[in-house]
Amino acid sequence: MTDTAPEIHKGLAGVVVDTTAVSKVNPETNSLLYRGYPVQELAANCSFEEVAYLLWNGELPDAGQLADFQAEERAGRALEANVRRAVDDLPVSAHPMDVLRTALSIIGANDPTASDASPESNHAKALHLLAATPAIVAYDQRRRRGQELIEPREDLGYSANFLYMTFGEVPSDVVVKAFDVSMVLYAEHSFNASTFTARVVTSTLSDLYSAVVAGVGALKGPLHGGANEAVMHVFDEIGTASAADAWLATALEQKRKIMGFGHRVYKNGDSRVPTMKAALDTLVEEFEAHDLLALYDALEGAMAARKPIKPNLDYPSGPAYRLIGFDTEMFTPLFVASRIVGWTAHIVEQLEANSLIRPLSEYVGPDERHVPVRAGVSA
Ligand SMILES: CC(=O)SCCNC(=O)CCNC(=O)[C@H](O)C(C)(C)COP(=O)(O)OP(=O)(O)OC[C@H]1O[C@@H](n2cnc3c(N)ncnc32)[C@H](O)[C@@H]1OP(=O)(O)O
Ligand SMILES: O=C([O-])CC(=O)C(=O)O
Repeated sequence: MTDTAPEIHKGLAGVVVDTTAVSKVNPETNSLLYRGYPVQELAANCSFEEVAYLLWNGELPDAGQLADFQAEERAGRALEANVRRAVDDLPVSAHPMDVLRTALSIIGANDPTASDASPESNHAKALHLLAATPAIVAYDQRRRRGQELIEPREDLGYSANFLYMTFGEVPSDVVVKAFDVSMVLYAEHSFNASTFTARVVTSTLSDLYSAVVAGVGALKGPLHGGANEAVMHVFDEIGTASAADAWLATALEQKRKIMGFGHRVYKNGDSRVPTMKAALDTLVEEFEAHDLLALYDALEGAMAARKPIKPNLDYPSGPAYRLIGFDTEMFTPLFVASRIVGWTAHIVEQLEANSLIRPLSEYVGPDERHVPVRAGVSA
């Protein structure tokens, strides 16, 4: 037999598996468009709610559409009773991504329309998940600190309410804006690992909740969304700016991956970093956190001197979330709260032109063999 070995695309690197109209990541121009709009313009001029509407509907909302959308989002913010009980049953030592994955699964099980895959029903489910996720994350943060649940406020926008439910007060406009910018930047990024996971699950005609919960699992890993948490562990390990270069030399010698650096698609820097770094700078000023910024700059500079690998969005987001006041373990759930928008936009798109996602593999195990007759072993 003269089989020619198929070309293997490890990690699907460079493989175009489908079309999408949701976003365009362009590493050549170092740009990211959501439905055609540059993400920097959206971050500067639009709220996270407007961006969610855009990603789901293809167009920015007019005033009336935005008011209806906000009213629905605000009405869905409370924690469902059995979701709260389930969270209470979990140890406070549970990783917040595990808590969130469990809670989202219960929301799916509560929904009698879970298997209705019409675009209208899926849009309603997506909006419910967008509205409900902050309550889960905020409550988990509070219970880790031995604090009571805070009910949502309908007079606040998404980000202000999220921070209010977490910290018990609405922070300054600078903090709310920096958080909102992070939500806008994290919302969508084409066929990243978690979005692709959600599309794979959707392609079997499973339901939206199953696809979202699978997305949470994929996002948790430190090579993907888990990196924003991992960046902060690295900062804590290094300690001060003056220690950054020596720390990095040792880490690279040990062949460690430096969290918050590198990207599968962008090789000349992540399009979102300048916008998030500017938001981080406003927080550094607000909290006079100049030591943190010095460490940030020192590690970035040390990396640039040793390897041509640039920071990704998780690098400025991690320190930003620390300054806002979240525990490090809460950072990736914040990414989920935002990326639910992108996942669900892709779930709807996948269903519009579905084809079961089922690639091939090249078998490299033993040749065919047969079970020997073994004395004393009967079928
Ligand atoms: C929002 C997001 O999800 S963005 C990604 C967040 N993830 C991280 O920050 C984790 C750290 N980064 C990484 O592990 C990688 O850069 C990834 C997984 C993001 C991308 O990886 P890939 O596209 O597969 O690149 P790959 O792993 O092939 O790297 C190419 C080379 O750069 C090196 N490299 C890439 N990223 C890093 C890094 N963060 N630290 C050290 N070396 C790195 C690799 O070791 C490899 O070197 P080699 O050719 O000498 O073996
Ligand atoms: O695109 C990727 O591979 C990872 C990423 O930056 C994201 O999901 O935001």
